[in-house]
Amino acid sequence: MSLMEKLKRLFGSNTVRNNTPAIDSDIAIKVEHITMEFKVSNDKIDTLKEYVIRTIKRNKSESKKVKVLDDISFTIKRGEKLGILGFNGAGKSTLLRIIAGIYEPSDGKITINGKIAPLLELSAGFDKNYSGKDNIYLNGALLSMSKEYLDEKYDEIVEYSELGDYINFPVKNYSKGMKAKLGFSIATLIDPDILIIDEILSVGDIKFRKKSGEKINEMMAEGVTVLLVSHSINQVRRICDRCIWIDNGKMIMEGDADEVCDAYVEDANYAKIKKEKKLKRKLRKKYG
Ligand SMILES: Nc1ncnc2c1ncn2[C@@H]1O[C@H](COP(=O)(O)OP(=O)(O)OP(=O)(O)O)[C@@H](O)[C@H]1O
Repeated sequence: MSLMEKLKRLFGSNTVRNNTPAIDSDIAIKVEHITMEFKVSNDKIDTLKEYVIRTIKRNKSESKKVKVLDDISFTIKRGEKLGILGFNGAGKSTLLRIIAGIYEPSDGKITINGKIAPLLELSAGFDKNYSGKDNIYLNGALLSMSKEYLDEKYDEIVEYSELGDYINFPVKNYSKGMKAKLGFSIATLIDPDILIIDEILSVGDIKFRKKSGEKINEMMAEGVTVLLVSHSINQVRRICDRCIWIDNGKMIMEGDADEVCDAYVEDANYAKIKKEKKLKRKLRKKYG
């Protein structure tokens, strides 16, 4: 998807983004009846030859819709730290991407009060043909920042990113680490009210990793709202006040972080025992 398409979708979507939230509003994010369907192809193309033949013959591949999020609703208060738990493929990252504005939901509404720092795909919003400088403005616009605000923050972002003169070079000449450093600097130096984290990141080299980790801890201590997806239950218990648990796109539990973590761990252990028993039965059947 091109940057223009992303911008168009961001500004014309059913997501309400209030960068300067009403002082009396204690709600940071309100997610109402979010549903997400993806179109997936039914076709199985095994070889490059098959792919080329299909493309030449312009054979239309069959596709079906798959629902990966089903009627998800929850609210996060300002300053609250909410964890999202769920097994692989449950729909956690899709939900974060919808909240961050990367995906448009098939149905439902999202209201966001405050500036968001989506620490997801840090260079996803970049246009590789433009310079780092231009991308600060493009990425800032994607995060709903005004040009005046970005003018104010520009020097600080460049300094934090440690890119030096590279900031004037096209992003296509950057290494993966350099892109991540720039993405992290833009997302966090706009003084975000809300941090969206899909697994705690390790950005750039060891020096920058330490610096970015400290920056996240500092923002958390200052009371920023956090939405965290992590497979580390200890991390979720340590950081989050509340949790939601998503299974197969449906929300199955919401509550105090420790309570939801306990139930989730118990379910994971139960699923593991069940799987082991099934395997033992299969082996017994086969080998007696
Ligand atoms: N762009 C896409 N097109 C089609 N299907 C998708 C797309 N993105 C995600 N999915 C599907 O949606 C489902 C949920 O994926 P998602 O990445 O949100 O899960 P997750 O809970 O974050 O998993 P994990 O813990 O493994 O990261 C999966 O079945 C995945 O295959």
